[in-house]
Amino acid sequence: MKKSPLPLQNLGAKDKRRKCGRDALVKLLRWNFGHPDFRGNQLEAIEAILSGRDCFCLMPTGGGKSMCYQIPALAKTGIVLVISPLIALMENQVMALKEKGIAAEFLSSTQTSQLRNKIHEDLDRGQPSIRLLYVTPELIATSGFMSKLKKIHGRGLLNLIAVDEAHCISSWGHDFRPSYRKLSSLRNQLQDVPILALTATAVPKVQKDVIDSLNLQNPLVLKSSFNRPNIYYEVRYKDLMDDAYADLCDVLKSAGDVCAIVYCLERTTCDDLSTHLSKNGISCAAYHAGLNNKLRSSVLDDWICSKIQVVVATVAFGMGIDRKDVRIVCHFNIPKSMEAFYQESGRAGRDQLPSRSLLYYGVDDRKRMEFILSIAESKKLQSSDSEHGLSKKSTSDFNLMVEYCEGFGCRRKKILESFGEEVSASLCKKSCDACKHPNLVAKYLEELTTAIAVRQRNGFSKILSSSTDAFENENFSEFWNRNDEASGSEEDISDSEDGFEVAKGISRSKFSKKTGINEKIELLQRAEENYYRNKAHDKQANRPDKNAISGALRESSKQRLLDALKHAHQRLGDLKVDFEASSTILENECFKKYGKSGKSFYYSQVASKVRWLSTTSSAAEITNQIGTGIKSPLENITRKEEPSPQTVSTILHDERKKEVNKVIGEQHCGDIESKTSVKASTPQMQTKLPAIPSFSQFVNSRKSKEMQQPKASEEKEHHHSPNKHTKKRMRLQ
Ligand SMILES: Nc1ncnc2c1ncn2[C@@H]1O[C@H](COP(=O)(O)OP(=O)(O)OP(=O)(O)O)[C@@H](O)[C@H]1O
Ligand SMILES: [Mg+2]
Repeated sequence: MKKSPLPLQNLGAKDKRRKCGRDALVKLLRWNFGHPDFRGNQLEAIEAILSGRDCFCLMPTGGGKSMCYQIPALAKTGIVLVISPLIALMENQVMALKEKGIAAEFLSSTQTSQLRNKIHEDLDRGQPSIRLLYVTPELIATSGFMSKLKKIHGRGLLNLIAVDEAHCISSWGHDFRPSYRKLSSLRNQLQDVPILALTATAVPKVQKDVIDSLNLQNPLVLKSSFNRPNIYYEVRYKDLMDDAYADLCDVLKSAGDVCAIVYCLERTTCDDLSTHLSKNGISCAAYHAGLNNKLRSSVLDDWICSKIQVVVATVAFGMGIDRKDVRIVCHFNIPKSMEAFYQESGRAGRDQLPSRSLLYYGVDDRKRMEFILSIAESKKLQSSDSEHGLSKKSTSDFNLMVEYCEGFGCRRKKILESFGEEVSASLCKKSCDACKHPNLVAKYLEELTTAIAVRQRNGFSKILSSSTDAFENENFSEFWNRNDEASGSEEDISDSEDGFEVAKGISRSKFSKKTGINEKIELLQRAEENYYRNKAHDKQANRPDKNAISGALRESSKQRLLDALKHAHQRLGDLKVDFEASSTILENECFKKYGKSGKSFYYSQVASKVRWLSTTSSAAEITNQIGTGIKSPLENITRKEEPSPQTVSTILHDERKKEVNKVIGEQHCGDIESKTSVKASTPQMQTKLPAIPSFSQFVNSRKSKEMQQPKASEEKEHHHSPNKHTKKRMRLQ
């Protein structure tokens, strides 16, 4: 056990109001925790608490909230009381503090009565040795423990009450714990003890609820950005792939021996997927509440000690997971809300090193979740929870998640904006798939739209019936239990399902695997490169069946064009065309030109027409185009030869970029492209744009440019270099 060479602050009772300055606090941090300085709002929170003020502290997952109460515990004689929702979390933190030589204890029914008595004896002493006492909300609600707290307070020894994971008090939160509601009485019972509420839940409604429920008095409200810059966000579309299991397997394999969590909705999926991955040489195991404690415990131990690298789990693998070097968090099924997604994906990269969130989105999954939520809503409506608004929120929460997957635009922005954070356009720095590969993602979304249309026509009865079965089989018990916790014994908390063994294993963790991290990150990045390279190969392979344009696809394209025409009519007012006939004409045009080239080019052309209809500001332009041979404005550009199957927007993109900058593969190609597509629909732009090269000219010109690049610069280029992007884009074309 490491002993701190710097004694803990031991101010006498008279000195208690003496200010502990910044330097002294930094020293405490360095000596006891080895961190060079405070992070984010930590110092402000600590100073507020030490001055006796209530504080509400909102920091992202892994932001360092614990320090906000751990340092005050070292800065003043007396006790800091920490309320935590899970025995697992308490046990984990106490163990870590003890290892640092800091006197911390927790009280729970899992301890022997002998140990509990010893702790109580210490608390009764004139000068208790305990600095941090962790307890459950249930224990706080017992009259016996409250009177003990009052006594400690009466002796001037209760310095702070820290409510960790404070969002659990709010029924608007994703982890509502009825027992947390009992904390509302703290303010009245222990009036002048500062209360610190800590959470990583960014939903404004939850924040307000926490402050109100805990009755915080003029609290200092500290909010950090929820951006996790070290996490790369990506969505892959199950409906567009042959085999999502195989795809995930490839991702994990090519990432190397990295630590990962794969979240699934159902226990059976965990088992199946885990078996599949294991068969393919990935060291992994399933973890869910359907397994017995012993098995779960051993899975966790193995994961913590890196005996296995991947855990395929339900949400039972939740709060209390404190492994810092998780490089990939994959959601194999869409989560129920953005909040849940943020928390779960946030378990990646707690060491601040580059990590990845990968979500596999499927229309079936979406329908299944919608079905589950509708059942949950009707359940809640019948119960008293409806008064907390639970019934109304789940669907709208889920819609945000659907928009994250199905909508255009930066994923990071979507996450942060869903929490009410204002996001600047430059924030993402191409660290999500939509910003890094805008064309490809746009193409996938086009394809997805079609897939959804086809699914809608075919109905979803299979999905719904399988969901009902699973529901009846309690396949989702973790999912339901998050909100339906029934309190157990007075001082226990019902986390035995998902947390206890988890943190027990973690607290025994020896994962100081610092070596090889760079290699692992490199592997991750290479894996991503490979993914896009493989996509390009798939494309080259041009399998006829996959690339064929079916009647259903043509129908759905017509429908899209029809909708776009109707919207244009609504927007512009006087669109004098026959919508049905016009959509048929427009679709025919796309098919005639690009039908033989394959689905992708056809899609792109339909998409480009839809974009044009949605952005043009002139009804006359549409009427003219439809009336005069149906050439979209993009095609009116003067050219010397027939357009290649290459998408027009991509060619324009390239030409436009040439004008802006002679370097291919600029950082902001996404921005340029979107501006180009919109501007290109105006007559002024049409005349200014240069002739469009053929596809082969286009590729060859790029190749020759690439050849001209000096070797040294090639060597210099590493991850995320613009030239690398260019190469990737070329492969895709
Ligand atoms: N000032 C600091 N400098 C460097 N590392 C820090 C600092 N403060 C905390 N950390 C480290 O950050 C990691 C996360 O801290 P902590 O567990 O307190 O985060 P948290 O905000 O409580 O996250 P969660 O929401 O997951 O509970 C820990 O490893 C901790 O040691
Ligand atoms: Mg924490």
